Amino acid sequence: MTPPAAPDADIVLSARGLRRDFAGFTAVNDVDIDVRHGEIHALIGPNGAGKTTVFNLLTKFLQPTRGTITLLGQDITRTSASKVARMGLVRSFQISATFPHLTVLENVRVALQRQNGLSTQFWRSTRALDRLNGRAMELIEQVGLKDARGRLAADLSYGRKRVLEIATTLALEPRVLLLDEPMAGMGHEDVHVVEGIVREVAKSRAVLMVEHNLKVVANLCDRVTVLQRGEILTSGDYATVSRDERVKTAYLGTEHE
Ligand SMILES: Nc1ncnc2c1ncn2[C@@H]1O[C@H](COP(=O)(O)OP(=O)(O)OP(=O)(O)O)[C@@H](O)[C@H]1O
Repeated sequence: MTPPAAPDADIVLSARGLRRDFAGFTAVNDVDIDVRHGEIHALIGPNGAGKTTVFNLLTKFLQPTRGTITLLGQDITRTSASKVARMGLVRSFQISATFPHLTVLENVRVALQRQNGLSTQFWRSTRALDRLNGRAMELIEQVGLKDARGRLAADLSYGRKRVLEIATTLALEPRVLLLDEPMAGMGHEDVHVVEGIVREVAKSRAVLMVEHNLKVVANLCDRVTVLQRGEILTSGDYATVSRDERVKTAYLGTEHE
């Protein structure tokens, strides 16, 4: 008799039997997904497949009609979105509204202050401020914005604004990072830069991303889950998934040939 599969210690976010109905229409049905520490996991599928709804369910912006969600071993099916964010499940756009009239350094500092609850303090010790500045510079260097630290966010190129958003997201110390089309609207060079950042970031986190650019998915992602009409068509590494005839028909064949 085969022994039961050992629990996968690297799984940090997982959903079982996830379903969401909207007034009689089932947008997501019976979705199982496991997101692992150190992995970049892509959620792909044609328009309307249910990717955004799955993101909204995992981050608790929407309540599932059925199914369960587990984060870091805790059942979060009925937990609020804000608590889930505090537990370390962070979606990029949640704090991606950077302030155009603040500098790069100030933007990252504001995000760090929020994370550390410093915004409500009347006084701050010089040492606390130094620590904040030190961490802000680390994050800015990690995303390659050191040369732009004193520039206003409004004056950055589109690609660098998105990179700044990633830095402010990282300030929240996510354990699981959900990225909604992080490369959308970027030119080749910026895509390359962001790929490098996401790869680096994922070494010590789990990343789940919705991405339409299949070259990016092929280059970057360790695991790919394909959704079609709200259901999982298949899941696996890119090479296996992209050879699957059903995927070619449902997705690759229609949009990317
Ligand atoms: N609040 C809602 N009320 C009713 N229907 C909804 C709602 N949100 C999503 N849907 C429907 O659920 C289905 C899945 O939508 P969803 O936005 O999750 O797909 P998607 O894969 O993210 O699509 P895209 O790639 O176009 O962003 C669509 O048919 C959509 O019209």
